[in-house]
Amino acid sequence: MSVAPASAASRSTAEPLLALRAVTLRFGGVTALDGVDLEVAPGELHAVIGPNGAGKTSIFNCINGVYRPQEGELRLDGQDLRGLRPARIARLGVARTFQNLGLFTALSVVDNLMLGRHHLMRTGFLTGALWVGRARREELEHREAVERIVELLELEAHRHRPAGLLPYGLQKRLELGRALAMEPKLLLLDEPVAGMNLEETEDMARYLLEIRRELDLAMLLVEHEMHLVMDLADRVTALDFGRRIATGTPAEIQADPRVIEAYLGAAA
Ligand SMILES: Nc1ncnc2c1ncn2[C@@H]1O[C@H](COP(=O)(O)OP(=O)(O)OP(=O)(O)O)[C@@H](O)[C@H]1O
Repeated sequence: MSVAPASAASRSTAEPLLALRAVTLRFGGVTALDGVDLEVAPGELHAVIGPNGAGKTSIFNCINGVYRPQEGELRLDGQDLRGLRPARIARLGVARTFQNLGLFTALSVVDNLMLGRHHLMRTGFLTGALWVGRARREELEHREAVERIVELLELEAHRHRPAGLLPYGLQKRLELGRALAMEPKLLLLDEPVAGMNLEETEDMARYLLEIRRELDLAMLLVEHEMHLVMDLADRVTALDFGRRIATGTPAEIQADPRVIEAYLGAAA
């Protein structure tokens, strides 16, 4: 893959959209996150890497309110996220994709995308909204927004197919679309290419770049596939045993001795 990241320098100077300061999360005797700092600038694609158990998924779960860290600060656009419920944090503009797919397999591609917009709807979807006035206008607006995602992710030919019948790569793409349908400010991508073959991985990389070009959102990417991370990310944060060991451009991270020792070296 030869895809050029946007200027990391220009992105990293902006006020952070997401800021974690000294976040510590413990499960009994296990310290999953140990004083982690992390900043994501508006429009930045920031990757988090680290060996198994390093704390990557825990960071996601702290950001979206599923886990409550015992110490530290989490802010989105300056707003304190601590103590907020996951649904509230989603409404503030944080969407995520899952390592294991979270689709409604019996519903069509379009209906899965419509469900992604559920929290933006006033009149409700699948609740028998009356086809009059405002409800009808709102439904049409949501359908148009969904069609833009169908186009962006090239899902036109699959629009009416049940999600469960799509090949795996397309299901992952649809899941990305469902998260985009929420119109997030921050998209958390949990291993978007896990289990994909090379062609599907390259497709996903292309769509992530397209999303960054077309939509005004920041992305936090957890991924084991190092080529993807190094090709796409503006900046990378490396974790080991719940500690942040380095943050920098892909080139800086690849050259960092602590990262090589903790992760890249182990994979080589
Ligand atoms: N709900 C939980 N209860 C107890 N321990 C947990 C829980 N969630 C995570 N942990 C522990 O916290 C540490 C960090 O786990 P986490 O899943 O965040 O790592 P990870 O970097 O995402 O790993 P992987 O790459 O394998 O997904 C691990 O030691 C893990 O066992």
